[in-house]
Amino acid sequence: MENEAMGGHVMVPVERLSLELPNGEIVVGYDKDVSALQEEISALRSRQRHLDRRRREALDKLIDLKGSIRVFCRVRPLVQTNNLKTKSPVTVEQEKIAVKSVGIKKEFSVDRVFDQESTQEDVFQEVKPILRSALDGHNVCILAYGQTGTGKTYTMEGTDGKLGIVPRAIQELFSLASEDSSSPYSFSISMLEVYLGSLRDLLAQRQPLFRPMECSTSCNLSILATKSGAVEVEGLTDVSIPDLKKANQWYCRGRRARSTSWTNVNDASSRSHCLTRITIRRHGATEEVSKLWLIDLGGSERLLKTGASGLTMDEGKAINLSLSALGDVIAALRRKRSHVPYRNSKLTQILSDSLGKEHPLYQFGSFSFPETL
Ligand SMILES: Nc1ncnc2c1ncn2[C@@H]1O[C@H](COP(=O)(O)OP(=O)(O)OP(=O)(O)O)[C@@H](O)[C@H]1O
Repeated sequence: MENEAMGGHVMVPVERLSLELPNGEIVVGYDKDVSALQEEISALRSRQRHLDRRRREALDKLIDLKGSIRVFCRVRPLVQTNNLKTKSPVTVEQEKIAVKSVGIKKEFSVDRVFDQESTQEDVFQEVKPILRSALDGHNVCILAYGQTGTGKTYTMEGTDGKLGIVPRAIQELFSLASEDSSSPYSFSISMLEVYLGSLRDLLAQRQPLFRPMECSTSCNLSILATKSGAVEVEGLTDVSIPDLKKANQWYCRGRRARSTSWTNVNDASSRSHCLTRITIRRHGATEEVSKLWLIDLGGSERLLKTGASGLTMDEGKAINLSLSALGDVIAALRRKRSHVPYRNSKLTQILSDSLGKEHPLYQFGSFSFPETL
């Protein structure tokens, strides 16, 4: 039976309710059953709306209680280039991590520590609730930061067969949206790179050349703020993603366009901040738009350690400057300062409508030892 949903009521064309008996007689007599069904459907719809509202309120309360900023730490396992004989100086508890070596001990308290055995799935389970928040209309950020080579890209992008947060989050959004019959959603994707203080569109049809001095269009995009306070990057490609397959195709294309180069500590080091933005449109009586930012920050490195020189050194300096601006913004938000210095870097300007009291932020800090000491 084909139903047409209109404002919470289900319209059933009456002619479809007639039944032709084998003797040719036409019976039209289901009106009563249908109207009972219609009432039931409308009661269920209203119950679903009520539960939806309650769920949103509960999630908002949780954000209020726990704070909108949550910090996680992931410890990267030793990789082949490390001295495998080194005894691990890391002691991990659920919400605490201590790093000890040559008489120095540092302790960090976080919302949760993921030890070296943690899987991509373990990490993703922690992220799931925030995706519901994004679908509910909040602008949300998930970002990974840490020193070069400590596993930021692994955590965000992952590898084939060990998918990271971004591909899993995209998949989860489609799955949550398909389960939610109260309102239809549509998604679009943009990807950009903050490279040497310029913005580069990673999904542009014609990719600008690799180095900034050779950049033409799609490089050095400007950031605009609308009257309502929303932030937009002028001319940034935003492609509609009707299904998961298309979403993954565009995401892979953006990843390929990222700037990477070799450093002493990572042979495919990301030399920029890579921002993936999923715009979520919830189509109802009024259209609600929210943004999910998934960010793989460039390595917070000690320039000498990475063996950087020339352009690679400039890239490192630019990364450090904008990370320090981001750190200042997050510190001001944590301390509930009246002035938040969003304007000090392109990275913080872009995120200024998505970092704040009512916008959940999940930070994944990663490190490997002994670099941390
Ligand atoms: N949890 C992990 N399990 C297994 N391998 C990991 C893990 N984290 C990182 N690695 C591996 O360590 C290497 C460096 O990781 P990755 O490139 O993600 O570091 P990064 O922090 O993004 O570095 P950069 O800032 O230079 O881009 C990669 O080969 C990656 O596959």
